[in-house]
Amino acid sequence: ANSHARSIIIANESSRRVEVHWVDPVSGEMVIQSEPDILDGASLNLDSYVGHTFEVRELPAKKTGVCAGEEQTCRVDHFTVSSNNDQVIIIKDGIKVDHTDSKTIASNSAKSLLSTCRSTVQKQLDNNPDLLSIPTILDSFSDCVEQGIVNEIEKANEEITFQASVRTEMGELLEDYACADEKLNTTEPIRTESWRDKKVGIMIERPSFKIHTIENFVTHEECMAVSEMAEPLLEDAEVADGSGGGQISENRKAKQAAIAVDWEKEAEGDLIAQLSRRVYDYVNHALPFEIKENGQEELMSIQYFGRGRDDDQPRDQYMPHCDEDCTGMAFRPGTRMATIVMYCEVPTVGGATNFRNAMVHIKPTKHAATFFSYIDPVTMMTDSGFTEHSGCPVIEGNKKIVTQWVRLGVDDETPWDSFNTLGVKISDAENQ
Ligand SMILES: O=C(O)CCC(=O)C(=O)O
Ligand SMILES: [Fe+2]
Repeated sequence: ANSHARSIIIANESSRRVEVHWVDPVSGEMVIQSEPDILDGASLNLDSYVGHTFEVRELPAKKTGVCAGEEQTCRVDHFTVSSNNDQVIIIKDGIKVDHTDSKTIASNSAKSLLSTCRSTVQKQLDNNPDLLSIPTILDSFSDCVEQGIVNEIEKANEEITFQASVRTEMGELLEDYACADEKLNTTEPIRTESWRDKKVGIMIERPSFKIHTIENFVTHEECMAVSEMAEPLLEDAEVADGSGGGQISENRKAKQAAIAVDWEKEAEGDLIAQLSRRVYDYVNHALPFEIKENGQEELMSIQYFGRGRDDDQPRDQYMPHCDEDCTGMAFRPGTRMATIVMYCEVPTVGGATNFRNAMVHIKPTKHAATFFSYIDPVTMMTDSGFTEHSGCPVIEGNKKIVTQWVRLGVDDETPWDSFNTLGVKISDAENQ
């Protein structure tokens, strides 16, 4: 969705018939938006953009042929779409526009809470003018405000929990359709940027998670170098088994091979070291952690084979999962917090990377990468499920990717494999 798009509601409570025009900022020309006219008591939904200005015009009454303004003039007023959410325009008596939105609603509810508390305390004061000292007045005022804020936050959180459960249930239902829809293209980014002359699509950017696509991230030669090293090492991919280890599962049907980076050869231009360096450079571009390669997991070559539409065996795929916990809890040092998936070979049918809870669908393009992170660098809380993703079933053609799972809080002394697949230090787990 365009980040400047805003849906607004225009409600006519003016007791007069009105029309609404968009004012072209360049020519000043008016473009009618309300057809038919908006009668008193009716409303109009308008899909507009931040900064667009509209004119509301009173229309002459059908019977008298005149308007109700002074000397029968037809009154007008204007409004401009702001960047806030939930914008409602109420056309009041006298064709006066009353513009409310998420901010004014919040501010009005704060004002009403304060005035309720003020009169509560005022009543106490009226009843016992001698008993109340300034500290007790302050206390009862702040108790009242605290209770009011707690109620408001609880109400908002309850609503968020409800909305989130609807969203994740919708995501579950949509997963199979999103994967099976051969016409579904990559989601439009909210904006594009560039990084080292490569086009970056910002698909989503929130405090606790980001999803980016980067064109031409990996070269043909780098893919070949990874492929060559992977060939003799390929084995069935595993998933975490829930008790700290790994296991083969129908949830993840693919071959994989861990590719160690020989950092000694970086200076002489080793292709795999060069690729791995680019991975950490991008992570450090997107996140403020100054991640180093020391103690990180190896690159992972993952290969899915398409066996054609008619094959009746389970498809190669990676069912929806998070690469680390995605519960919204505090980040645990040494665990994963970002991933880069690089597409070396792309299938002709199937094999998209689908983020079902974030409404982000990525149809792989050869040599591109998908970056996603699942930590809030300010609060160090983890994503609460938006970065759950799948590698859709591969139907025709093969999909070869290189994945780097990036950890925070590892180094030469505490490398990635000093943690089990529950993110618990193995030395700690053994002592419990
Ligand atoms: O195959 C894909 O598109 C996703 C791969 C994935 O989820 C991973 O490597 O963690
Ligand atoms: Fe993954």
